[in-house]
Amino acid sequence: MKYLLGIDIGTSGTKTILFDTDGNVVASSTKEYPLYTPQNGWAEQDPIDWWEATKDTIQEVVTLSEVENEQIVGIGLSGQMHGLVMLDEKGQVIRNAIIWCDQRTARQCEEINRLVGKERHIEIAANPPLTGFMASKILWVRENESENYNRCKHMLLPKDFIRYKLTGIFATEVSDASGTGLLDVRKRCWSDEILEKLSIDKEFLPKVYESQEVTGTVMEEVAALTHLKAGTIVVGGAGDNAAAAVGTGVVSDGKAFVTIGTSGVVFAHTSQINIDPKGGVHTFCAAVPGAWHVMGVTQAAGLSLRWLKDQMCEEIKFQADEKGEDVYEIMTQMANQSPIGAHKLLYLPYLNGERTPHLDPNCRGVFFGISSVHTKKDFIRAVMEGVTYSLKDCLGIILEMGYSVDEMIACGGGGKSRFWRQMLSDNFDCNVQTLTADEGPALGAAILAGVGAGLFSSVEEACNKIIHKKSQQEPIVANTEVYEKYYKAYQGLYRTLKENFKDLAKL
Ligand SMILES: Nc1ncnc2c1ncn2[C@@H]1O[C@H](COP(=O)(O)OP(=O)(O)O)[C@@H](O)[C@H]1O
Ligand SMILES: O=C(CO)[C@@H](O)[C@H](O)COP(=O)(O)O
Repeated sequence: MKYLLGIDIGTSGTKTILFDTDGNVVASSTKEYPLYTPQNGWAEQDPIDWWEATKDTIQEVVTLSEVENEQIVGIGLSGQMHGLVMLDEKGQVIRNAIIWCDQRTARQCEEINRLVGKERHIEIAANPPLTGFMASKILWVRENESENYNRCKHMLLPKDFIRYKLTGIFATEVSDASGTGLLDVRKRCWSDEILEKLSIDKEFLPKVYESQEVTGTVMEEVAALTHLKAGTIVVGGAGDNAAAAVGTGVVSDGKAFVTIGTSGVVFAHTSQINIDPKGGVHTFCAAVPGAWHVMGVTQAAGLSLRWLKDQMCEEIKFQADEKGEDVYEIMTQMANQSPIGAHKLLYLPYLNGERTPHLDPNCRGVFFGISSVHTKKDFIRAVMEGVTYSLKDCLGIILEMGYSVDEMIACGGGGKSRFWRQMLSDNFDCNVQTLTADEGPALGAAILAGVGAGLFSSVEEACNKIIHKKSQQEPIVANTEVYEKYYKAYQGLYRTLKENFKDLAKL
């Protein structure tokens, strides 16, 4: 029997899962770590926390599974995108990683547009320079932490730092590299033109592979730490959403998924490169050779519910711990006791600015319409509805680009919630499905490892064998009609407050 290991370096934690070659979960382990916000709009994590969590979860999974380590024939990596990890000449971490939801680099994005040219940048990188992407973070460190910048010899994305720790190899792959703002997305290689115009030495960056290609093997010293077998192959893997696409079978035209992780994403596969001229949705290389995807991103999707839980639901967390229940399940049950519209309480989920559709690093979260009638149930529901409206914004742009979406697969932590899936279906006005294997990014990474290990002839062949529908929820017309009214009020609220957000940012 052969097995595949999928490792997802998420924002809330690292999930390591051992799968058999039918995509069944043999063993899994998750370890959470903190997200640091040293200033308003800043977001950092310690790459060593990712590595400690990876080591611990691999060891736990290999031990729990009781399989012989030589039966694990491949490892695939998935991870939060865009983060900047800086290593010195000895491979030591220089500073915390500035991660995808950090908003400090708006000025550096303007500088990139000046140096590269706004239209030229989108033509090459298929996206405008965004505060979430790696390129502007590099410029920020160069301008504000010159000592750190001068010590830097390697710049890696989060999952590629874990690859380096596993294999000693500096490598990345096209889907994640697409989110740096330094890749020529059409040609699927680093853009010499952008690097030259930004005066970034290409030597800092790792070699680019396709997602299913073997990039290295597990080192002896790591094998001893993790119970893996030295020499086990590690493939390119994919950014979390491109990996989730493989893990949900969204690998051909006409297929789409929605995920509610820390961030929220609406994602559609495309066999032809297709760029949103306004940059409201991203166009990245897919984890399928010769293909791409378009995706809209809500910065604080699951993060909004996690923030509400952490800051205002201590008693619910205590209750959940007492009863051994999932705190998010209890919060969902409470939301379900509030009506659509949460008694006219609206929430803008812009805790970390917003990418799709506004590309606005200054906007922030808003509860609007608070009255003495409101309870915590209404606040929980308002958060879930606000996140759903933001994902509806993402879908709207993708539909405007000419994609048709009749059904959507739901994944991510929020996708586990039947209540939230129904809210998505009602607002998207389309069927929302779940799959028998619901570990999106980790399964996708494992499938890519299976292709790299020669177990499958292609990603498509693997998905046809492994990915199966489990459930489907259809839109409830009466709900759709009511939500539409609140969605219009939600959209109007941002338009009204846009200038106020700018003024607030200047205080
Ligand atoms: N049962 C649930 N019901 C609703 N939301 C949930 C549930 N479980 C997790 N979540 C949401 O999903 C988020 C984590 O999603 P996940 O995909 O695991 O995160 P990431 O990949 O960003 O690390 C949590 O912050 C929480 O908001
Ligand atoms: O920024 C993006 C995609 O552009 C996010 O998808 C991050 O990659 C974080 O993912 P999660 O931790 O929310 O899964």
